[in-house]
Amino acid sequence: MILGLTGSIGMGKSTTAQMFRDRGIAVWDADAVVHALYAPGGAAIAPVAARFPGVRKGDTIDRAALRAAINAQPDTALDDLNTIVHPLVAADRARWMRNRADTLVVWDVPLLFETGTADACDRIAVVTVDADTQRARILERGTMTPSEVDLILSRQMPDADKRARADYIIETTDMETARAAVDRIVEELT
Ligand SMILES: CC(C)(COP(=O)(O)OP(=O)(O)OC[C@H]1O[C@@H](n2cnc3c(N)ncnc32)[C@H](O)[C@@H]1O)[C@@H](O)C(=O)NCCC(=O)NCCS
Ligand SMILES: Nc1ncnc2c1ncn2[C@@H]1O[C@H](COP(=O)(O)OP(=O)(O)OP(=O)(O)O)[C@@H](O)[C@H]1O
Repeated sequence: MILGLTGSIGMGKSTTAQMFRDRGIAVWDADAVVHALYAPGGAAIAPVAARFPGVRKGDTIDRAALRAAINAQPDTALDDLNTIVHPLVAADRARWMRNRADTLVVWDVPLLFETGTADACDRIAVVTVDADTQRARILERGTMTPSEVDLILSRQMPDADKRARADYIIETTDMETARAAVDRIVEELT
């Protein structure tokens, strides 16, 4: 059983994924794969640096520089980046799935619907919170400017559309509510 876990930026996806891990469920994490692809030895470094000159810092991709490059070319940059990165992410997922005997695994993927990955999942859980809380959480991290947040949001399926496609909705208003929802899902699927 593959449970796809998704949600728009800042909705609490990583925190919720950890709740599945705490219950012994294996989680494949797309954002973590991207981090590895940009770290020393990562397969995305050369092609990303070729498309975005100046974002390479030593043996790594500098995410702040990459964010700035994306914001400087809002119409084309993210599509080009997706074209480079998404096949590498999909290949990692296929490797991770090989020889797996778990009753339930979770795929933690921010762009689950946008990339078509949802089609390969048996069930889908969407994490959600109201838009004001979402924005406050993102800006609190201090890594993105409001205009960078707007650009990312414009490239994601709206939260309401995601919720409409979900088998489970996990409200991340507080930790207890989210934990209770995760408990119910794990109980039902294992
Ligand atoms: C845009 C980048 C530089 C921002 O890096 P940063 O460290 O600030 O944020 P982080 O990687 O933690 O992503 C935060 C959130 O932004 C959103 N997001 C990231 N990339 C994308 C994208 N290509 N399209 C839409 N939303 C995105 C997701 O909700 C994600 O959870 C980085 O996310 C990136 O290189 N993205 C391209 C690869 C990708 O599509 N990753 C998403 C998972 S496959
Ligand atoms: N259930 C919850 N209750 C209260 N706060 C939460 C909950 N889940 C997440 N948060 C808070 O919301 C913020 C964003 O959470 P998290 O990093 O898990 O989101 P995310 O969706 O993975 O973000 P991104 O898409 O940007 O990677 C964090 O500050 C986190 O502490």
